[in-house]
Amino acid sequence: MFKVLVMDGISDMGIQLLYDAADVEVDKKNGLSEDELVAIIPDYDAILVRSATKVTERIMGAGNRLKVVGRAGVGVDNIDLEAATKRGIVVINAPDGNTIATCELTFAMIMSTARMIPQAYKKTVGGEWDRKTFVGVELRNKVIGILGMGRIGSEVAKRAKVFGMEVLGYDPFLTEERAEQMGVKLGTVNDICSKADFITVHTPLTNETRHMISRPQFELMKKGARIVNCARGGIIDEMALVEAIEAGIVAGAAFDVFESEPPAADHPFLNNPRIIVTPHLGASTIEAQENVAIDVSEEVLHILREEPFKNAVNMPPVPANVLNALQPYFNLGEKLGDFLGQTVDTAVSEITVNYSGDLTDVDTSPLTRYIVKGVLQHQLEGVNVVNAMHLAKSRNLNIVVQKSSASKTFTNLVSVTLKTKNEQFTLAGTLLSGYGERIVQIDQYPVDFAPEGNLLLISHNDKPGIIGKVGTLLGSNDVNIATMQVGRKVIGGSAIMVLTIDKHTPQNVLEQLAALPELTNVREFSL
Ligand SMILES: NC(=O)C1=CN([C@@H]2O[C@H](COP(=O)(O)OP(=O)(O)OC[C@H]3O[C@@H](n4cnc5c(N)ncnc54)[C@H](O)[C@@H]3O)[C@@H](O)[C@H]2O)C=CC1
Ligand SMILES: O=C(O)C(=O)COP(=O)(O)O
Repeated sequence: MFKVLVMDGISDMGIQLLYDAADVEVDKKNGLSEDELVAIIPDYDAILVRSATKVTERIMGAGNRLKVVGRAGVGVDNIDLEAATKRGIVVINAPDGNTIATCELTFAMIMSTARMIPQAYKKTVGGEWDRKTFVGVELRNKVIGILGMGRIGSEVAKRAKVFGMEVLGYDPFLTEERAEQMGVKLGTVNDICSKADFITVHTPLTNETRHMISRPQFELMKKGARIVNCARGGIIDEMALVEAIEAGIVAGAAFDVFESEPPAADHPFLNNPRIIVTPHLGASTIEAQENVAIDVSEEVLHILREEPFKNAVNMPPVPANVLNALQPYFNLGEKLGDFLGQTVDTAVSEITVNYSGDLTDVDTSPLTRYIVKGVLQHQLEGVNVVNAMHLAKSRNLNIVVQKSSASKTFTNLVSVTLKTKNEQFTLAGTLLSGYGERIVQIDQYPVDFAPEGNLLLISHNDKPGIIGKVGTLLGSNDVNIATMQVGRKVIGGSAIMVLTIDKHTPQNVLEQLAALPELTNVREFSL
């Protein structure tokens, strides 16, 4: 039974999938401190959070069953991604579910700064009928600058166009072509700050975006500019904004997010009549909360059940077409790595993977992760596809990936060579339509067997009678052979035998086999 801890008031409707799952037990909790989480996390396989709970290195360190942290939302700045990756914990988010909600809040904020709706409301309910103070501005024919043209920024741009605004955008990853399609003019941050009447930010908070708008940018702004932040506190320098308002540069600002949340009671935004504030409500609509919780629950179930999942934040994204093409090979890749990992007793220095045939046309890096995971799991604790590459790198293990255009015999072929200081071993496998996964080469020997169960790999000299001797010895020890394959390069030369055995071969039988003079090596593998 998987145990999932659901924090931060994530929508019950959205996580219904988890409640309905027979293999999942859900606990909902709120407002736990780090210490309280550290105390209970060892019981859980997954934790789901919004932005309030900080999933720290300490919490993950204590979560020895923890496989996945699910963020029911976009920003993962409350999750220690590096710590998660090191421990092989998958971090997933729900990048699409709250785009419209946040975009709509942004627009509400833009309009509120233009028309001072919250300030007017406050006075009116306070008994004042003030029609002079609240003379606003129109959006039509104004310039809006959007910093960060991702999901939310692009939706804001669409709506701004409908309001008759000229849209300037800045995003290092936005191409001119795409900007043109959206009717957005590209500019630098400073360009935009000097031209825009409204500026709204929609980037994550990173080292590059922290205080992206600070004193120098406020100095460039037109008198009367209005600023909106519904992304992350810290993208706009809060103190510099207060100064720009005092200097008469900025006419109004609307902030949904703060450098520190919740802001201190004496935060200068909280009693400034030109600044509108909301308590991080961007994603707080019924629809968005349901969407993000559904998305994250689906992915958490996939991860817990060891099924393929779409995108993890701490793994490179895999486009759907690539995932579809590679998914059938994941098990083969892991089995090849698993087999190879059992062949060596010393540290692996290099893994060379060669993809040929159909596999040359796709980005095979997700498949390489499975191979590396398979190898490393015999050398290290807690290896999975999330941390496999990280662990390989941290151990100076060289991963070489090659592609050759066509395999002579197979439509697809994955060949993996493992090198240690003194030896190397090669395996190749393929996916045969109608037969599934097959190992088709061991070192230089052609073979053909399914990578599963208990295997005996025997090296010997190609002489008559050896197969009989091996069969008799195993049979007399009650070890039943399910399949047998012999591979050799030349008659009378060195050869190998691969036997699939119904159950684990006892150690004394392995020793008897090794004592047969014709056999040069006997090893047991379990896949
Ligand atoms: N207030 C709230 O409740 C919510 C806030 N957010 C925040 O909004 C932000 C944007 O969300 P999405 O649009 O969904 O993300 P997204 O990933 O689709 O877009 C972010 C964009 O920022 C751009 N970017 C990254 N570094 C940049 C830089 N240095 N300069 C300019 N652009 C840069 C990226 O290229 C990307 O296009 C995130 O930080 C997210 O956490 C999201 C949802 C709700
Ligand atoms: O999705 C995001 O990045 C958000 O900021 C939303 O935060 P929340 O889930 O409402 O705490």
